[in-house]
Amino acid sequence: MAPTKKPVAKHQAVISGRVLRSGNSFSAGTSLWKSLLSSTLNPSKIASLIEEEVAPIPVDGSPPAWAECRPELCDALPWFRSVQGGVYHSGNLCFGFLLDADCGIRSHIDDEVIITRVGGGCTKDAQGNLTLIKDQDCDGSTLASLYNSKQLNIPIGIIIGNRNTILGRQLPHRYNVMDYFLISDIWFEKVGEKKGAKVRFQKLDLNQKSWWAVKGAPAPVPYNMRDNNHVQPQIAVCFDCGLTSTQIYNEGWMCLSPGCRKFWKIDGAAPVALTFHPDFLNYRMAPSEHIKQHYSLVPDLLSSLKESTVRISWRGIVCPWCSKCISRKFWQGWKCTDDGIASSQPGNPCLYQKMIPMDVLSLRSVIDEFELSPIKRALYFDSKYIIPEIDDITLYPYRKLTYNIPRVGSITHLVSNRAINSRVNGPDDLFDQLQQADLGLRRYPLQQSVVAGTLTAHFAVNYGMPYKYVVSVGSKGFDEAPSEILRALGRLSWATEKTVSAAGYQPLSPNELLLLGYLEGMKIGYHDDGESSLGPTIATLSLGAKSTMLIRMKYKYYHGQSKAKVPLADDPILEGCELQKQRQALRDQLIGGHIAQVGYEKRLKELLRQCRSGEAAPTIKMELNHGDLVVMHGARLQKHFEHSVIPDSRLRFALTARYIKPEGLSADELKKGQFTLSPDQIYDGQ
Ligand SMILES: O=C(O)CCC(=O)C(=O)O
Ligand SMILES: [Fe+2]
Repeated sequence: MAPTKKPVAKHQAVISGRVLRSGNSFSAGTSLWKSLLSSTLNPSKIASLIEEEVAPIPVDGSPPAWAECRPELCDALPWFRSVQGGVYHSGNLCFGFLLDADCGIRSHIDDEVIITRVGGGCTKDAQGNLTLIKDQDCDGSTLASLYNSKQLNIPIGIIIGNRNTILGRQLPHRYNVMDYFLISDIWFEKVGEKKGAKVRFQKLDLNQKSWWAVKGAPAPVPYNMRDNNHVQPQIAVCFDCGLTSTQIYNEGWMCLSPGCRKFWKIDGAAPVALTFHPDFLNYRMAPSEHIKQHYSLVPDLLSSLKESTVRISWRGIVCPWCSKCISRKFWQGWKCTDDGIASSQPGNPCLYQKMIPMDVLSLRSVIDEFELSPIKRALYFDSKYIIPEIDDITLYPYRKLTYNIPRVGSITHLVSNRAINSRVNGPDDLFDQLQQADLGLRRYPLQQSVVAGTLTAHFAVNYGMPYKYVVSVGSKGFDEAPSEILRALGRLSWATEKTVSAAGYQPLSPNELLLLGYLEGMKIGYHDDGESSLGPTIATLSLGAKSTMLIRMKYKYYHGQSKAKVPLADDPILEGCELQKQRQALRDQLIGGHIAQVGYEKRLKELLRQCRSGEAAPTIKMELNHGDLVVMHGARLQKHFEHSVIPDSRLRFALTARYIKPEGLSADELKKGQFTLSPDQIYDGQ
């Protein structure tokens, strides 16, 4: 619903006067407030004065949902899945918007109206402020989604972060869901030398007090009883481009069409300082019963959820007791306050938890090509990848596939089959038993992630000696491990011993076991298992859904330089790396004394400039089926290569055993790694 057009004379004079907070104004009784209220300052200036002079003002209520980190927020709110950007759109419609530290210059927030920049095209300057580096484009997908949501009157959920200083109020949490808003205006401004988009939102429900209103503020006057309902901003047509623009600023009307020659000029000159026109701040689109909320601000995801392994079952929920967004960190469900991690509500932890019964899934329901895959795998290899050596004899009834990477290491894939899997206490039974045991599986925050608080996309639990992989996982002693874990350890010790000794090395028996649990849509991204305290052998048993394991050279070894283009000091020039021949020829010249170090470095830099960017393509692709074992051997395999595993259906377990060097570990930690296998836990290779 656009405001009714009220043409004004071109370049109409400024309507000056007192700027009142729109809607329900402040009612805090402080003298500062009284003096601010009687001032003629623009609300943004008031907010910045507040920021400088006093602590933010307490708010009246509490948000319907909140979070302490972006991943938890986006995990629980289907209408704001944007972990990094400020706008969430899908299918060309905008559904959610986040206001945080930087709303841009000339922004405004009060109880009913928000004026902010639209993200995109920005970079951070030396002071950490976002600066526009390119013109924003009307056709960009973000902006297009805002135009569409405006046109179709789609209410948009808005979230405010506590780094936002424009509102000047004490926000209770890091991220706070505000309410539904409608987009009333979208226009362009000149920001520095660039053109950037701005948007004005109006709260959908004008009759309810906003929770972020100043504490004790009176309820808003119902819309149809307001005496300023007639207020409309002025609208005028540009003589040059023929398009209409609203008068947004006190200082005068301007054409706001970015393509027009007269864009952003008042009386032919670019404006110097601008303040919002009170009519632009105070006008309200009339509420309409035809405008529908298409989604819930606080969705009740649990009420209709029955299955515990499907993708939606490991999304976040909003705590029904305290409104916090909580991700599913536990195999069995959600806990509002995480036992292991400091509470976000110190002194007042919320005890809400929701555990869902885990149905025991049959193997058949997670394996499509039941029993067929291992046979297929043994007959066909894709020539795009390294072809393994095939050996059907040595470890019969397993088929042994060996991938050798010269000067690096080897990977042995032991292909299981129906006879192995169906033996008593074999993989079929293990798959069943692991689903019923209380193993302590949970998701942990990734140590190195772009967005703090991002959790792994799989559940993990560590037994035996402590091991840090992509996350830091507390370890349980083998004396606490259920029998099926020890039985798996028996298989993995067998696989380690058989493959490593056959390759002519002395095997080190594993003293640690990491169990990973994957629900539908989960995976482990590229990583290495190359912690310095680790032995060179890593053995994994796969149970349940089929998965694809990929191995690729790490970026810096493939390209001979880091992503910041710093050449490797000690480049191993591995088989298959980019420009391998040229890199080797140059190295040979250095070793042969034909060029000096300085010349070598200079020519190497020139050579590496030819490198393309992007990650190396994987060179080994393995299809891991239920019951298969994989043994990676060689410290350099972890140093120079990385691996990822993506299951293709719901429910898979991976049990990985390693040898952790005892140096530097406490007596307690060493004790956790001690175990004796009972005869039924020792594996005989059948
Ligand atoms: O899921 C798998 O098979 C591999 C797991 C893995 O790479 C690891 O535990 O480090
Ligand atoms: Fe791994």
